[in-house]
Amino acid sequence: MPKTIVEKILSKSSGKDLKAGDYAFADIDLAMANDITAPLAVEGFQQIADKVWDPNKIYIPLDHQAPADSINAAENHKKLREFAREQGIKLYDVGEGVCHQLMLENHVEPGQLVIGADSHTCTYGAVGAFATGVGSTDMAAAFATGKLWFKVPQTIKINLTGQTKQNVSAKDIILKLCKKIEADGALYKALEITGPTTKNLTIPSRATLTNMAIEMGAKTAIIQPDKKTEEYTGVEAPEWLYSDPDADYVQEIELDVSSLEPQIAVPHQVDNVHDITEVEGTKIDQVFIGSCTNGRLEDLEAAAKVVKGRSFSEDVRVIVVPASRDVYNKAEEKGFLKTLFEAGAVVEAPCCGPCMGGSFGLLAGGEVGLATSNRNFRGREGSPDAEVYLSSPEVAAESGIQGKIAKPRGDF
Ligand SMILES: CC(C)[C@H](C(=O)O)[C@@H](O)C(=O)O
Ligand code: SF4
Repeated sequence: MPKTIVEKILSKSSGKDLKAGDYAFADIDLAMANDITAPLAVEGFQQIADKVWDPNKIYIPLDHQAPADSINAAENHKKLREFAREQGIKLYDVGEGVCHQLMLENHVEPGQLVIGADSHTCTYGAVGAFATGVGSTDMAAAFATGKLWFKVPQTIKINLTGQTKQNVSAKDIILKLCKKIEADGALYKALEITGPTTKNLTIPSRATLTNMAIEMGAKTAIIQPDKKTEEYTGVEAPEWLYSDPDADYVQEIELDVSSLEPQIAVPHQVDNVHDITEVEGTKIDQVFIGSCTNGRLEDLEAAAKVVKGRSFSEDVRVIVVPASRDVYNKAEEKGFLKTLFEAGAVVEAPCCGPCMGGSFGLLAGGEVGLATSNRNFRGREGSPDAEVYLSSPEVAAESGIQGKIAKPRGDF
């Protein structure tokens, strides 16, 4: 029976020959819960078991309210540290990074089945894993048993062709796809992102694509592994792990990215996406460069390149948050952080930052933010009366300099 990569992973993990629409009761390879979702998972777990199924397969990063921004967050962090110690689980303490970046950098391998109590767990499809977000109660059951049920999703195949112009990057591609597919256009489907453009992207750029699958309602997104995946993860991809040429797809989407100009998601929906030409000149009060979408080394490099030798507008606060300690160190070594800092940015230690209105960097009513993150829902980055636009790091950097939404250098 011809299968997609998604059908293959769920078949392998459940020991059954499954097709889209079937139910799987599958063995989990890795499970992740963060400081917002782990407390409830731990509470549920403690009601059904004493020992986790395998402490070496569970990770708890403290990243959303990190360092603790309230007594409640401090209490949660304390409980999670105690739980991790008592169970022998690896906890990434405050300052280590955003949960998804830590999982991608350190743990996820092609062909694995990974769950995370966070909606952007789909990011790990960048290295050819089936990874999906689950709720805290499902996570409690998985902590205890190492198993979880899934309905095998149908797959939408997305074929990316063409070479992007200068200063057009993965974020612009995924924003364009959000516009095309819309917020509910891929409900419970898997996105298999393929084509020559995808092959040419680095793993971090692929992660920018897969990260935003959930913004179209998708169960996950996945990119078939190749040499780059093997280099990044340090493991060889298993031979069985590729979609068969005659596998069934529910829909096929073609996108030629060669004429794409920078894309902007306009308040207050991620799929409300426009060419930058339509919104350039919009005044902004704050820029946030970071998050599990665009807080990686190449994102900071892209921003630093735009900024080099120039200064941010005095009317704009620019907040830069590397997605992990590893990213931070490398960006420091290469001088990217210095460039951004000297231009006037506030550079913070790795965490989710203002992405979800966490620890710092909130917007006041009437203010306008431009962020490289993945959601611009009303009130997410502060006041419900603030507005958030989403863009690539290149656009964020240029806009921070000009004090308004502005095109970086390029032929568009
Ligand atoms: C805290 C968590 C539940 C949430 C998510 O699931 O995505 C957060 O990471 C977000 O980005 O909104
Ligand atoms: S960086 Fe933002 S989107 Fe990513 S996990 Fe943190 S809050 Fe969620």
